[in-house]
Amino acid sequence: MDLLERTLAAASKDQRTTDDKGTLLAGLPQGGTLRASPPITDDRGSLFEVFNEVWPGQGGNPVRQAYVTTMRPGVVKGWGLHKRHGDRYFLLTGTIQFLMYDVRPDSPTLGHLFKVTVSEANRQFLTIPPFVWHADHNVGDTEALLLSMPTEPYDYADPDKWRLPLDTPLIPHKFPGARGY
Ligand SMILES: Cc1cn([C@H]2C[C@H](O)[C@@H](COP(=O)(O)OP(=O)(O)O[C@H]3O[C@@H](C)C(=O)[C@@H](O)[C@H]3O)O2)c(=O)[nH]c1=O
Repeated sequence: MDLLERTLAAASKDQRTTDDKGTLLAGLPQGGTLRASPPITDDRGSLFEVFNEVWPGQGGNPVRQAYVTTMRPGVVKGWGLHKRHGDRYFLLTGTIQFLMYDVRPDSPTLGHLFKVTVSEANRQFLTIPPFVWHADHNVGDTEALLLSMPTEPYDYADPDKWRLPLDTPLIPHKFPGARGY
């Protein structure tokens, strides 16, 4: 076998990752949604749609609370899981890789790990269903600002949040050198 055949035999072939409109075809946990929010630009500036309850998968879940979280470069927030609410994220600035690990016994994507990277150059609206472990990793070199609009308002007395350490052996992903919790 010559060098070409030997190297190709060891190579992996890229699979399709976007549709012909450039929309990410990133896999998602069942029930998650990802919607591109391209800039609507005119001579005055741009407009980015953040949320509209008529979008697919949003029916009946109006925004009842919104907050912004920031992540310094290299920081990871997570692993987090919510039982009573889903997360709805819109990236404002920076570059974040969202990791999701589905542990729902009846889900067709049970045991699957998903990674979706979003940046200011390609803003997306992402929804993560309850009972899906997730972590937000700032893979950029600037502070990231993330707008969150959970499907339920924050319960100060009984936060709907469970945590696993970033180095848990229970989730097949490592964050070498990352800081956070
Ligand atoms: C979400 C939230 C938190 N807090 C408080 C709780 C805590 O003292 C501080 C930081 O909260 P958190 O540690 O939950 O913030 P943070 O680690 O940024 O949490 C985020 O992480 C990612 C992975 C997620 O899953 C998100 O849902 C969100 O929980 O802010 C509020 O006062 N109001 C709120 O609405």
